Amino acid sequence: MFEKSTWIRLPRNVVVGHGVLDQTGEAISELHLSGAPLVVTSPTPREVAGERVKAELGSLGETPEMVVVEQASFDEIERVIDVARDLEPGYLVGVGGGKAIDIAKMAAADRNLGFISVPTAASHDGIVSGRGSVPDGGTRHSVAADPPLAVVADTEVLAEAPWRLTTAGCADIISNYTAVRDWKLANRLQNAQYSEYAGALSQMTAEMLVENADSLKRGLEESAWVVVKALVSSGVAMSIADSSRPASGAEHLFSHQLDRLAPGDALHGHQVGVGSVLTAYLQDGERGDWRNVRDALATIGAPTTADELGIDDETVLEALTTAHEIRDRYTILGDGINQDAAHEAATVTGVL
Ligand SMILES: NC(=O)C1=CN([C@@H]2O[C@H](COP(=O)(O)OP(=O)(O)OC[C@H]3O[C@@H](n4cnc5c(N)ncnc54)[C@H](O)[C@@H]3O)[C@@H](O)[C@H]2O)C=CC1
Ligand SMILES: O=C(CO)COP(=O)(O)O
Ligand SMILES: [Zn+2]
Repeated sequence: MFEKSTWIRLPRNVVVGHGVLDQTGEAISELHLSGAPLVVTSPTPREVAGERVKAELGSLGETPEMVVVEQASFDEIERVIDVARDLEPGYLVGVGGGKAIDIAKMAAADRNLGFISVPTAASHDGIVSGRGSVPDGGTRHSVAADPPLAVVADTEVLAEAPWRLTTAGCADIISNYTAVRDWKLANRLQNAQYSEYAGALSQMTAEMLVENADSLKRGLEESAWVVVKALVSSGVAMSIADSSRPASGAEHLFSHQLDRLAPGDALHGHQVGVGSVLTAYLQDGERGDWRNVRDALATIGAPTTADELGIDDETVLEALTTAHEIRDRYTILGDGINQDAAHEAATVTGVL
């Protein structure tokens, strides 16, 4: 008898476009939520969109509250949980980059409240995902949470954000190439569960972005549109898989390790982009397609070297040789690569 079952959790409303911040209230009213909103944001996103969202939410008839977070940490999540416990809001609205959104997402999951995602930067694919990522001691990777009930991505706001945030989002998508290959490898070698649909969607999303790489330009709202649609698609792939596997392989392990060794030095997307160049080389060798990954990143202006990341050579090599320890996820790194192999990969690809 066939006994498999699966739950695919997706947002109900994904609203993308020029000026859609003003439709936040409308997007939420369709969800039939009750109670007042609690806006969770960080300092710059608060100025860029947070206050505007708060004012807009006032139109729903309840008085919105706001909490401003400074950094992604469990202490900050606890603080937001405490605020939510005191104020008893009906739902949480995360306004900002990946960190503010992840904190709101995880606090909402803890309080069993609905969560709305309002990204102010097209910098990562957590804007739609059902996963939250916050450093926890020696580990650093996403854990299960609930996906947003609605996503409101205003392309006018996203296009005005610093261009490097958008190139980080592009790199997070391009890294899906190597993530899917690692996932297939884990399926063949370790019998890890693989979803054809999630794998195909994730890979196609990366391919479409690379095909459009030439047309992605700083200040062009159309570019923000292309990138955010790709980020949504990648988040949906993670929801279908109920795992970050479609979007996170060895290149993400490398980035998570850099977060531990050199916190705050570079953006998540930029780190995974460089990690993807290294991973593509390890997966396919010198004659493989690591150059295509590197060239796609270079075309959009994302870093392809340690120098461009602002991270020193030793740290890059340490991250690469210890990345396999970060979580129990089989990738091309296997049980780890040694210093010489890491040095060879990093020099052949020009990362060092
Ligand atoms: N939950 C998930 O599935 C995923 C989570 N992530 C997490 O997301 C985080 C990375 O997100 P990022 O957005 O790269 O970093 P971030 O949230 O630290 O934002 C980077 C900077 O951009 C600023 N910023 C945001 N919007 C702006 C705007 N419109 N104008 C000017 N400045 C603006 C922020 O204030 C911050 O200083 C990492 O913690 C990563 O682990 C990344 C991918 C997936
Ligand atoms: O960043 C992610 C996907 O782009 C999430 O992946 P992790 O589960 O490795 O944190
Ligand atoms: Zn990522």
